[in-house]
Amino acid sequence: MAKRKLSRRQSWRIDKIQAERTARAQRREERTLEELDGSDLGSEQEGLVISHFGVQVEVEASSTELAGQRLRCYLRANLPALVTGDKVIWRAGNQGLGVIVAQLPRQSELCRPDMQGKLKPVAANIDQILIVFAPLPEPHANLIDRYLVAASHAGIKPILLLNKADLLGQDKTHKAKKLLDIYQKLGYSILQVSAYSGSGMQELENVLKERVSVVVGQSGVGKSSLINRLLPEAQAAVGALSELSGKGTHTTTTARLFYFPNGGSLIDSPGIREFGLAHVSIDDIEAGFIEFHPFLGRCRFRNCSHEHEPGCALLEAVAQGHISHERLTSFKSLTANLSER
Ligand SMILES: Nc1nc2c(ncn2[C@@H]2O[C@H](COP(=O)(O)OP(=O)(O)OP(=O)(O)O)[C@@H](O)[C@H]2O)c(=O)[nH]1
Ligand SMILES: [Zn+2]
Repeated sequence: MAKRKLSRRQSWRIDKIQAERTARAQRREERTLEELDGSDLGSEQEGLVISHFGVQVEVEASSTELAGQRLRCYLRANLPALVTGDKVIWRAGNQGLGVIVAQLPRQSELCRPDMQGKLKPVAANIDQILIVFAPLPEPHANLIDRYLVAASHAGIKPILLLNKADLLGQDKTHKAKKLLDIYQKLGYSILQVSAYSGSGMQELENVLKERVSVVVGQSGVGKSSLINRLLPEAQAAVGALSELSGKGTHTTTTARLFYFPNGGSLIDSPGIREFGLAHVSIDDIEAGFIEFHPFLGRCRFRNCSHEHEPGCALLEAVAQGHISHERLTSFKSLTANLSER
């Protein structure tokens, strides 16, 4: 869309109209909430936030009598912003609407920077992060390590998922094999699957059971293909959401929770698939490189660049085979990015 430059007066008017519109919407919400609160509310019960729409959220009842039933709920004013995956206490009101009266503590949260660069939670209570990579496009250890750092920072179990295993026999796939070997030795959970041939999908379904997962990974590794196979309904929904929000703003699209037919659930949104590319600190990076722990802080020079210095503990660890060359390169690149900021 071509952007016309607005005069100061015009943009002031637009701001004013928008502010009035927001205020009206807010008053409407408050009235509905008052009406709901004034009506006979049902008893308190637990629920799960499936998605959110501005100030309302879609909640699924967790109790056995109502299990699976979903309804739109309003939030009491004292509540913090809720995200998909949050567990809440709610009460049913009239007109098929409900009121959320409390947020239950979160086991974990995924955060992303908002438009102002402030970290904000986008999903809660996630059990595992599936980091998808593939022989092609050639995997970057750097990016995988970045996801691992983010997972470690969030305190969520990472699972490395090599998709397109059907390509492993071919040329140009030695990088993937090498990385498989490195991460296997480090003790990470690894699965090899093919969204095409279906190999390994049974094991994957078992890993997804009874857990809440998110899927992340570089573009082109087959995240959509995998999710499509596991969950046709989610793919359609996420696709529709990204189209609606348009290019460039898709990272702000809210997440949604989907159930896998064979058990477990997925929280997904275009923004979540890119999770991990947000800001991390040097401490987060160091914590995420598990095999580096015995060697960190052991270099002779405090400001060691781990390039050529005598007495560099990390270079020695590489020479002795405790740290792989790839991981050191990736560590240096992640920390270098950090100091450039
Ligand atoms: N050989 C092979 N190709 C696959 C497999 N899974 C997906 N692909 C192909 O890889 C390409 C990328 O797949 P997508 O599912 O779009 O990848 P994505 O990770 O969702 O990509 P983005 O939407 O860009 O993030 C497509 O051409 C798929 O057909 C697989 O198991 N084997
Ligand atoms: Zn060093």
